[in-house]
Amino acid sequence: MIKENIQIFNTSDELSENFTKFLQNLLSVYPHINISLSGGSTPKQLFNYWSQNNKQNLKLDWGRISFYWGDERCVPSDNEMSNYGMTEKYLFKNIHQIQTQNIHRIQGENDPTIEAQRYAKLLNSNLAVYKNTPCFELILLGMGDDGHTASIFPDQMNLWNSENDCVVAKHPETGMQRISLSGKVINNAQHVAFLVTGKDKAEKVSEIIKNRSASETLYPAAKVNPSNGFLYWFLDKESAKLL
Ligand SMILES: O=C1O[C@H](COP(=O)(O)O)[C@@H](O)[C@H](O)[C@H]1O
Repeated sequence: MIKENIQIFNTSDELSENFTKFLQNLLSVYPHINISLSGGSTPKQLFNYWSQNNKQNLKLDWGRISFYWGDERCVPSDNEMSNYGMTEKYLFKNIHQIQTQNIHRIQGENDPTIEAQRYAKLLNSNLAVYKNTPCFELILLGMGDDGHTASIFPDQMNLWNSENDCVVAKHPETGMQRISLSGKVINNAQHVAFLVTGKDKAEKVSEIIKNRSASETLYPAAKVNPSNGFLYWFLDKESAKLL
């Protein structure tokens, strides 16, 4: 049985504001939070919101948050496709309280297979390990229009079930290589939050939430079901319009 919570907001700013409250609550419970970030459009809006509001009333204790990534494109960090690069531009450059030693990027410029192994090793040494698998306090996920999440795409469902903590995936159209957390790490987290905005996501959001068991064979995003944790959906009204 999935422990799932669905919240729908009028605007992306409202979504960001409520996700921030959620993170503040987690920070009142955990002494330190290891958060895995995603790339994509919705986190960009969240990072902008944080950057604009940091001086006022964000109340996020940045020193108690360590940043990791759920996936990365195999490009150098200054390439515009880099998930780390996007975060640096929209978040880290603007918030000086975030310390470099708390940022643990996937090195997209390195050999993908070797980098996937290195990152898995890093996660196992920095995070709590539960059931032989690194355990994030919080994983933030996006969902593509095709139902992919992190960098596990519908045509590579086998990667979701990998025994490895990190896998090398390939974008189905461009063939670009990516490094991603596997399903066992995602579903081992204590809290997993999907942040989804925009009308293009509405169909998959509705299919997955309304008919999870049928969707599980089709979409990696439908396989997100933290075995000992909680799943949260932060949706805007466009992405939730078919619910
Ligand atoms: O390629 C990616 O896409 C997904 C979804 O991004 P969005 O722009 O459609 O919100 C994202 O979660 C993933 O991290 C990213 O690499």
